[in-house]
Amino acid sequence: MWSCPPTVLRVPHQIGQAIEEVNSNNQELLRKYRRELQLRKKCHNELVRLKGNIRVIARVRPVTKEDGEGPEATNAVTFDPDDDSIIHLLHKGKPVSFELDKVFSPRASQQDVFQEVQALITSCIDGFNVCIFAYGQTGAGKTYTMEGTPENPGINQRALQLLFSEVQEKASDWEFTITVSAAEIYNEALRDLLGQEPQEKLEIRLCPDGSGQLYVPGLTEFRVQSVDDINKVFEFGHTNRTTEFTNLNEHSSRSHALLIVTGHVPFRNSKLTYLLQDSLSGDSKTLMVVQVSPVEKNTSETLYSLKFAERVRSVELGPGARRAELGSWSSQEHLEVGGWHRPAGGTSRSGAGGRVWEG
Ligand SMILES: Nc1ncnc2c1ncn2[C@@H]1O[C@H](COP(=O)(O)OP(=O)(O)OP(=O)(O)O)[C@@H](O)[C@H]1O
Repeated sequence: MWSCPPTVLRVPHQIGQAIEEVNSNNQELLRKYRRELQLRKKCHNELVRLKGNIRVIARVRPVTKEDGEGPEATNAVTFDPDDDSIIHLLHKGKPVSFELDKVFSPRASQQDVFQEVQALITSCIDGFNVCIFAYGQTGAGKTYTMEGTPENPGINQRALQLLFSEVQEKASDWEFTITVSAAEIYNEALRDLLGQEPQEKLEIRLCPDGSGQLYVPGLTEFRVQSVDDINKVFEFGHTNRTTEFTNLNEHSSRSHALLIVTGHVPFRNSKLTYLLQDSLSGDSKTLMVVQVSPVEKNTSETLYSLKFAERVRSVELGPGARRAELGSWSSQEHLEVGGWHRPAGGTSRSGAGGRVWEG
């Protein structure tokens, strides 16, 4: 007969204790991990809320022939090689700097600018209302950025192409309809660019469903199935816009063009989205592109635009407050607007159309 030495007898007990300790450490780590995870999620949401609801970027156009020659046409805008959110302006011999979310120099391509916008279009498919607009003095490049040229299209075209390709990818799981409307606000009168009676003035009304959203009764909506369809709609809208006026400069300086795309998923497709429809429709994202002329003779206007852009960007109190800030524009400001949004809920399409104007 033999007996274990006491140290050997203690081993199972020690192993048990060690396992217990490891278990309890694991539990503690798991608890800390979950707490950190919650915190990270909360911080991320907060960051998205503060940073994502309105972003302000600047785009400086190249010097063009129309800028003329001489000291008035010299370049007054410079950039920071180490920080692409800074823009420097030389105004009456005094240097002034501004910080925005991103600054594009005249060398930036349409694709470079669109890359900055791309995530917003995806957000639209995810259920956010999206408003993208260009702001700036006449001739600063708003139309070029939003519409572009047939060879080098701007945000509107690229966004729609992306929208269609994303929708087609999801087509087997989701049912989508996309409709477009185009309107012009000229001298405070709202006109339907796609309607039979483009001269007729339309009204902006509060949606009768009590959602608090705005809409435009009678605004024509075309259901579109491809980018080609959209191009036809654009062309039609453009004709209605430009043939009306002989003095294009006067026209341009008093008019705001709006393209409204509605990215509609019937909520009934999923019980979850049906149940959550209010939450899914309850937020919106906005991108402001402040357009900048680079030349000396425009520096007073440029200074004004950049100051305004910085002010919009600095309001961090949430979407409501930012909208209030945006709402302080005078009607004479120059805008090109593209709005991508989805209707207020359910399967009804009535009520679509208004939120774009809130920005
Ligand atoms: N990034 C750019 N690259 C090349 N050309 C540009 C760029 N931005 C603007 N331009 C050119 O500058 C001129 C003025 O631009 P645009 O018509 O877009 O200005 P706008 O702000 O829409 O003016 P308005 O308010 O009078 O309608 C146009 O000839 C346009 O092609």
